[in-house]
Amino acid sequence: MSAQREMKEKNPWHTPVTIITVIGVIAIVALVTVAVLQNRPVLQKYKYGIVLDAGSSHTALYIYEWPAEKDNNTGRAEQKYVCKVKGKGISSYANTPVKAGESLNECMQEAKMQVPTKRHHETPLYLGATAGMRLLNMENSSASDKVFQAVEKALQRFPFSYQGARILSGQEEGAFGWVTVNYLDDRLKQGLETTGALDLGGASTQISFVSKNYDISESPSNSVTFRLYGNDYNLYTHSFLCYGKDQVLRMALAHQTKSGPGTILDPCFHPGYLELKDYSLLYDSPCVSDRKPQNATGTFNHSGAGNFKQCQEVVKKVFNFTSCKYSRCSFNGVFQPPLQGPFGAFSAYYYVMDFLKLTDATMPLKDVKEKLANYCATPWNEIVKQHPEVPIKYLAEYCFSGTYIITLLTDGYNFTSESYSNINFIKKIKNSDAGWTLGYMLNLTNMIPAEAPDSPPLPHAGYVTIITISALILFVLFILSLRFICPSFQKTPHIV
Ligand SMILES: O=P(O)(O)OP(=O)(O)OP(=O)(O)OC[C@H]1O[C@@H](n2cnc3c(O)ncnc32)[C@H](O)[C@@H]1O
Ligand SMILES: [Ca+2]
Repeated sequence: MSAQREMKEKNPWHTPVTIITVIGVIAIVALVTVAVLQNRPVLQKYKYGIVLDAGSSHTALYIYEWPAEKDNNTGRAEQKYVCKVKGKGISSYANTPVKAGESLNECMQEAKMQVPTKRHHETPLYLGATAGMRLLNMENSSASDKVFQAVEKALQRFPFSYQGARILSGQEEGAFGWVTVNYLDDRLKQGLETTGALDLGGASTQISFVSKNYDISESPSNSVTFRLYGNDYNLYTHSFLCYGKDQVLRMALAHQTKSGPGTILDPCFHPGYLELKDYSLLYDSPCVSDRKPQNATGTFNHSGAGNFKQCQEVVKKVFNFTSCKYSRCSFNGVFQPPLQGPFGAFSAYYYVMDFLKLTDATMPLKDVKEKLANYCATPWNEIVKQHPEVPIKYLAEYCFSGTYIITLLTDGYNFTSESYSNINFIKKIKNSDAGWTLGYMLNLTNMIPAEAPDSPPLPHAGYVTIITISALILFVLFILSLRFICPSFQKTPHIV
């Protein structure tokens, strides 16, 4: 027995130093291995979604991508690519529907190149049409059906997972624009105060915001409720058909030509501007067709006077402020709760205000109006000389469009000199365009959960840091233990 004990005591593997050394080394190797494995760069795989925005003035194709392993709602979808379809919007092909389909081919070919081939068949493809097709559908529903058939046929030829083409309601257009803005700003996931969305298209305009004082029962048709990431939102939204900037221009011109004169002196166009315009083209829209004067045939001279104040008076005539059956209205008898919080204003709000250099949110409303008045008063030949790179059609209309934007925001939506500074004119948020398309795709792919996803207790970086620090502490303790707990370690070991 005593010989056995002696052997055990002499066995170098049974000394405390060896045991501590072995345990320490194993612990450190394990910790470092875990940290390194967790930290190794993983090859990121992406999933894709394609949305075609068939607007009244043009069509754009957007490709979104998001990390494949995170589609359980933790990775953010972002815009990877945008393709502007050449030519006008699909509603302009009412008489030649096949061409509406053909117009999409070039961008669709591009999409084939942009999305990795092995993802093609699982990539959803949506087409949403807005106010141009709403108007065509009102005017001539069989023509609008034919345009959709042609578009559908063209899209189905591509290897993506085609999910349909349809007209969005104004409510959807407004609500999905709001979802996009707040999703990209990470406001939804974090339950932060939301940003309102202002979208100005060619044929309609949308306003969407959360107002805490909003009584949902007052106008149910303006209310959209969402539960996103565990938070409830009661969104006010309204889309004004015919209040996009192209249709409002028609309405303003219709108002000025209602007595059928041969020449109109338009305060919304620059002094010296003169164009011969066609009555039948001007009145070729359900927004104005009922106002066509009997004697309005042939052409009229459209000449500019360049007067901001008078232009505002003309623009105000397109709004009806007289009747409101609710506690408060914007215009045309449409309910609107009190404005609240910051707003993002995109699409034509941005194009126009960016051109006019009026996007600076710190610029007081009074200065914005003054600059606009000076711009409108500038002679047309000077404007053309100053901006040789800008298409003439856009250039001619910036005075009108800027005046419409200011009038819509202040007289229409009731922004004041103070609340005007809450409006940010934006094009993109973190590289993705502001607009309804991303919100539409997120909704149809169920990428925003109603409840907040279970998140790991620590973010990855925090996890790796803690592992590394623990390893270091363990290592230091290990050295100390060798020195203090086992003083023999300080002596040179004698191996006999
Ligand atoms: O929403 P809907 O009403 O269907 O229309 P849309 O989707 O086609 O409308 P956009 O936002 O694309 O454009 C709005 C308007 O701005 C015009 N537009 C586009 N780019 C512009 C630019 O650089 N400068 C001035 N106007 C521009 C365009 O012709 C439209 O009249
Ligand atoms: Ca649009």
